[in-house]
Amino acid sequence: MNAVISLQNISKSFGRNRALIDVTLDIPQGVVFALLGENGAGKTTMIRILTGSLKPDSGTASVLGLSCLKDGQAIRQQTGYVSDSPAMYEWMTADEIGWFTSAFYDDEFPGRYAETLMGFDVPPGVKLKNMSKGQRAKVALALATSHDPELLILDEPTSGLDPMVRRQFLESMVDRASLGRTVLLSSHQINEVERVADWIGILHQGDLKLVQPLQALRDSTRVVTATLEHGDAAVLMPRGEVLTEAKNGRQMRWIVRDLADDWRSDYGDASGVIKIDEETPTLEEIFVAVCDTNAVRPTQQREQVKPTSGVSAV
Ligand SMILES: Nc1ncnc2c1ncn2[C@@H]1O[C@H](COP(=O)(O)OP(=O)(O)OP(=O)(O)O)[C@@H](O)[C@H]1O
Repeated sequence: MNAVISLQNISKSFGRNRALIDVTLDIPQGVVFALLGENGAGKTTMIRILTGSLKPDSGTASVLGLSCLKDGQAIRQQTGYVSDSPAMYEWMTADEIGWFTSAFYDDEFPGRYAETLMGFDVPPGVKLKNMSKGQRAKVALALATSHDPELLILDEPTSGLDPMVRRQFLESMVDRASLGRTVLLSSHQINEVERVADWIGILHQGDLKLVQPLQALRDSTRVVTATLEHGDAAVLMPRGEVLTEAKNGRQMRWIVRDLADDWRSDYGDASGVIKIDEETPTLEEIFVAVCDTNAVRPTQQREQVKPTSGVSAV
């Protein structure tokens, strides 16, 4: 795999707070990679390490083959980056800041910038301090993309944008990836991300719990629901990696990764189950299951499959 971003055993703490714990990750070229995580999961910390603005406690990180520690300047030149709170010269107009920024890039920057601003419907002559939050976000995005970077890193890129522009913007990320460019975006907007991401990474309390192409994640994760004969019937868990289990009256519901092919054979006439179904979960359901601290752990599973044991509700 040709990795555009590579993290090897990265850890970072702030005092006693472990923001990233032994994170290893390779992101291939030409994909939209969505980094998902709850508030405080470590997304911004990871992005700051990638852009060379924060030093990890241990581990190595590279971007486009350059060391994040030593080559921060070169990385910033070859990537586009929008932070979750972009700092810009407030007294400049959108036009002026574009002109100022173009000095750092190639001759095509001004044309691309003007085109992007026009596409976003941003008034070029208005000072940034007099713009709405959404207009400022659009200027920051235009500045980050107009040198057509190999890699675009976006921390919560669509916050502050209205739904139409969010859609337009996310679709343009797919276009970038189809041209071989790579996009890393962190987001809370799981439903939006699901439409555009090729790869998903889920951070939970500094721990990178899951990294997978979205389609493979969908194919390997199932929701299994079982209707029981009566509410206190003991029932086997589906064979596979059970992420969560929930009980509601006579209905059991599990989210399971790598469900065994012949799992239905466990639910014959004497199983206490009168109906069983399987469906594909949404990305949001998978996210909640992976980040659910009450989730059933795989080591518990075989102990709990004994028909004599009850099943606890989550
Ligand atoms: N400069 C800092 N000093 C002290 N603690 C920090 C610092 N930066 C981050 N942290 C802590 O590290 C943890 C991870 O923070 P981070 O900003 O990376 O999370 P995040 O996933 O980006 O969250 P959010 O979605 O809320 O922006 C949090 O507990 C945060 O309080």
